[in-house]
Amino acid sequence: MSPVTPKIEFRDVSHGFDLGGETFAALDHVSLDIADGEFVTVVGPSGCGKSTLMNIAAGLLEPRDGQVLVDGRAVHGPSPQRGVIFQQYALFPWMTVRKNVEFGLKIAGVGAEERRRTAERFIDMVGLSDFADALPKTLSGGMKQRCAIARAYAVDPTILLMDEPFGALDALTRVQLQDRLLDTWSRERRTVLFITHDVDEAVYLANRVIVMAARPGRVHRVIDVDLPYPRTEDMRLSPEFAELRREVWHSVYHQPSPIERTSP
Ligand SMILES: Nc1ncnc2c1ncn2[C@@H]1O[C@H](COP(=O)(O)OP(=O)(O)OP(=O)(O)O)[C@@H](O)[C@H]1O
Repeated sequence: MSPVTPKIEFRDVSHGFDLGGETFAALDHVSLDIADGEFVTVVGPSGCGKSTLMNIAAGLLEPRDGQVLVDGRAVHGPSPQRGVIFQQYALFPWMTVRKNVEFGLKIAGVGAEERRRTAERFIDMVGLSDFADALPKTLSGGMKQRCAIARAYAVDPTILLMDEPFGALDALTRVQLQDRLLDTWSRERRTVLFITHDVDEAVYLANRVIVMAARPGRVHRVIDVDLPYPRTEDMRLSPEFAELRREVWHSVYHQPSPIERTSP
C-alpha cells in the first residue's frame, strides 16, 4: 500500500532573522505532517516561532532551510488554496460584509450572480445574514472575525491557516466562535492549522496539539486529543479534558531551558 501524502508537510524547516549582525534562530529543524482534514492546534511560549511557522505555510515567508509541501508540492508563495486568518480582522473597512466576503471571488473572476450566492451561503454559515449590508465599523470584534472566516471559506480553500484568530475576543464570544468553527469544520472538513495561546482552546478544537519550545523554536511535543467530535460543553468539564489540559499546560509551561549552543 502506498503511503498517503500529507496535506501539509513541514520538512526539516529552519528559519532565522538577522538581528544586529547575528542570526536569531526562530525555527530549528521543524518536521511535521498534517493529514487531510485534520484540525491541528499549535501552542507554545511567546516567541517560539508559531507565527513564523504559519507565515511559511502561507507562503508569505521563504524558510532559510527545508521546505513546506502541500499535497506533495513545494510552497513558494501564497495561494487561494490556503486561506489565512489573522488576529486582526483585515477586513476592507469601506466594504460591506457581503462585499468583503465576495472580494476573493471577484479577484478569481467569478461572475456576479455566483459570487452573491456563494457569499450568502458563507455569511449564513457564520450567522451574519442580518448584517450582510453592514460596514465593519458597525460590527463587534466577534462579528468581524466571523466575517473574516466567511471570507476565507468563500474562496474554497482546502487549508485554513489561523493565527490566533480569537485572541482579541472576550471569553464568551471566543467559546461561541470555537463551537461555530468546529461546526463548520465538521461539515466542510478542510485541513486546519490553528495557532493559539490558550491551552483550553488548543485542546477543545484539535485532533492533535503541537507544543512548541522556544530559543530555538522547535516541536517539543505532539499530543493526540482522543475526544470524539462533536465537542460539547460537558466535555470541557470532563476528567479526560482536564487531564489533556494538564498535559498540554505542563508541556508548555514547564519546558526544559533553551538549548545551550556550544558552537556557532
Ligand atoms: N521580522 C522579524 N525580524 C526579526 N525577528 C523576528 C521577526 N519576526 C519574528 N522574529 C523573532 O522570531 C521569533 C519568533 O517569532 P514569532 O512571531 O514566530 O513567535 P510566536 O511564537 O508567534 O510569538 P507570540 O506567541 O509572542 O506571537 C521571536 O523571537 C521574534 O522576536
